[in-house]
Amino acid sequence: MTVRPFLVSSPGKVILFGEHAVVYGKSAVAASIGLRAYLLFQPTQDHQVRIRFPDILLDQSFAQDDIPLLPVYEQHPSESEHHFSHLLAGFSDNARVAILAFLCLYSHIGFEYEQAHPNAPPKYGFTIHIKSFIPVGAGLGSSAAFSVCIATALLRHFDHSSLDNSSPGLPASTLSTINNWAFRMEQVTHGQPSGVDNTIAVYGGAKLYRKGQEVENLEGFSSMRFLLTNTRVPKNTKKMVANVAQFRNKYPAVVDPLLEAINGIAHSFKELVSGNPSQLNASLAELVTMNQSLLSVLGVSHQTLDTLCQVTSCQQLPSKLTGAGGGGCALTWVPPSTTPDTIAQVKRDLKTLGYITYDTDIGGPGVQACDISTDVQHATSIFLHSDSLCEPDTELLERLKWTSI
Ligand SMILES: Nc1ncnc2c1ncn2[C@@H]1O[C@H](COP(=O)(O)OP(=O)(O)O)[C@@H](O)[C@H]1O
Ligand SMILES: C[C@@](O)(CCOP(=O)(O)O)CC(=O)O
Ligand SMILES: [Mg+2]
Repeated sequence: MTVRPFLVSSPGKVILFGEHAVVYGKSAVAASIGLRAYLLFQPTQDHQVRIRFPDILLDQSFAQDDIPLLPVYEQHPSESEHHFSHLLAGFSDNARVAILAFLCLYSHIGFEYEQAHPNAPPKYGFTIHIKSFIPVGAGLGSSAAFSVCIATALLRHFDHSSLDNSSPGLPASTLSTINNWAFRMEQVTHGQPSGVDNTIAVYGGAKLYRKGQEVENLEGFSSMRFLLTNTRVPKNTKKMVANVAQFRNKYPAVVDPLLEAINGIAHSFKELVSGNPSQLNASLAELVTMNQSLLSVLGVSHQTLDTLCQVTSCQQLPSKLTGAGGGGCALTWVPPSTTPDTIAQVKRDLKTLGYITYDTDIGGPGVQACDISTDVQHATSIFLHSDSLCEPDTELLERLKWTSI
């Protein structure tokens, strides 16, 4: 069977309430954002696996036979890292983590395929090219969108039945399979992820998320307006999550009540968002400010984030960090009564500080696919742009026919 080229896209996310606490089984309020990652899968006639990740300046090929196919027999992927060490030598940290996450998934999904099809001839190679509009390492879930794109592409590559379909998508039940594999990749990137980022990157929308529980949709949340601001201070989620874990081990009697208080904020929001909008508008600024203070006590804020909160609060717009903190992004709630002049002033103030602001919709679709067999030239041209590290052409992307999976 000829494998056709295809595209996959997955959104970044914003956490309104509950980052870090969600790692410890508390609830978080999160939604997809309009910034997305895009993956182009191109089959090749050789037996090379090529990954092109221009956002992290990586273009690397592996001979298929050099990648061991292994079952998932350990609790945590870090225990299987040694199987791939021969393929990771000489790479910088960012590239190393991205390659390892990719290889782990290739290895396990490839293993399952081989078990299910013992007599199948070896698969041909491919190039996976990823370009993302989500700033990398800024708290907007770039790692989760990256993981969801790769999990979807590898499942499609290895799963014959889904390729039999004329529709570009995978069967609906596949969403949870994609989510589970993406979580595995997030474990490589983050150490101890809660699963909120990959869940939003797969399903999209605006949700209340709690580990191990059914996610709840929060309809009213999608219509709210937020400004996202990147302080441009690089941060590392794995490090920030590990710092909180250390702090909690040292002061459980202090840290656990903080996490519980954050949980209380997420639940207060859930009650408010399904009730009277004027009550929500009266309380939301307080909830945002309280959550920021609690995160600051947890040690995950940063001077640039504190400055940002002060600058926006001068215009009566409350802000908090979003994602792992220690740098990266903050969100600012823009109440419906805010004048365009105020918004423009805040954006100017933030720009003066060297920050980048994004005005983006929230609650859009999760993972999507697009069959490009009829328009390969068109779709690949998007990625040729990104070869030279220019932004992909959004107009071209929008003209493609995307289907939710
Ligand atoms: N577009 C991308 N291309 C390659 N790797 C990516 C991309 N986006 C994310 N990653 C991977 O995710 C890591 C950043 O993840 P993380 O620290 O969790 O930050 P974020 O808040 O953006 O999710 C990168 O070091 C890299 O391994
Ligand atoms: C800090 C945390 O709550 C969110 C991390 O998000 P990001 O990787 O900074 O986009 C960790 C998690 O939920 O896995
Ligand atoms: Mg991440």
